[in-house]
Amino acid sequence: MSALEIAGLVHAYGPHRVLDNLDLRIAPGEFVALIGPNGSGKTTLLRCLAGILAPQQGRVAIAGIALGEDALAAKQRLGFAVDPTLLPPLLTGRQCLELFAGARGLGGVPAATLALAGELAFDTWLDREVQSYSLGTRQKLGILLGVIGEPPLIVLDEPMNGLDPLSAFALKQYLVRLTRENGCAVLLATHALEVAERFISRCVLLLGGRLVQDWDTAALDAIRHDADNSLEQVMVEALRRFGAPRTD
Ligand SMILES: Nc1ncnc2c1ncn2[C@@H]1O[C@H](COP(=O)(O)OP(=O)(O)OP(=O)(O)O)[C@@H](O)[C@H]1O
Repeated sequence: MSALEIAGLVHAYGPHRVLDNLDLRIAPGEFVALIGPNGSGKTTLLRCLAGILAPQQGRVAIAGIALGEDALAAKQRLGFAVDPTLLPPLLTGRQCLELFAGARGLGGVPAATLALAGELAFDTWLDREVQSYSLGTRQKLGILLGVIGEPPLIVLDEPMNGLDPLSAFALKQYLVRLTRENGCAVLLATHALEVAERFISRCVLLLGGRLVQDWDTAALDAIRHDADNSLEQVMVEALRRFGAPRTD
């Protein structure tokens, strides 16, 4: 069974069709980077998966459950990092984690989540109110809430943005472990191609409302082993080939 199956997804803001019959299938254990220029629709796609936006057409199934048929059951199988600006200011990090653990039907905050909190140097913030957090600290809590219970599909939008280098590294290591050892699938939108290149098992390029290029593990390995090549170069070439507008 696929961790994620998207077929014919369409989302438009008024007349502006951002996702145009998009298809994607992700298997359990895949660590997929979603890349694309500014405004190509990465966040829109992730919000459609999380049920925050309602697509006009198409089907999304998470671990075999269609979002349009049983939204609650589908969302139970999805982890989505909470927007740092939407966290409740008067709760502590631990209270937020307990709330989410309860909503997921877990007996308490899992040891794995608390261990990740330690690796992200968030443990000292657990018992303080969210309103006292810096933006990066809020982002760490948003990520912890997204991965709690380690559901079959985890979706993250630019999670390394704003994290200090040690925390960003710890998060990447955690996500690699999660995919390789626990069989979770991760879909991560990012502009950090060097991150994508080193850690992921697959990369998809969103352009013109569709995924126009899909690099599998073998293709990424070939790029990694070619001293004269990088995902950045390959992506620039792909953008030229597909006629992306220049932003400079
Ligand atoms: N609420 C909205 N109303 C109207 N247009 C929107 C809205 N949200 C996004 N858009 C437009 O949809 C397109 C896709 O935006 P989106 O944020 O999904 O792209 P993105 O790939 O995540 O971009 P970035 O890399 O800059 O974060 C853009 O043209 C954007 O201006």
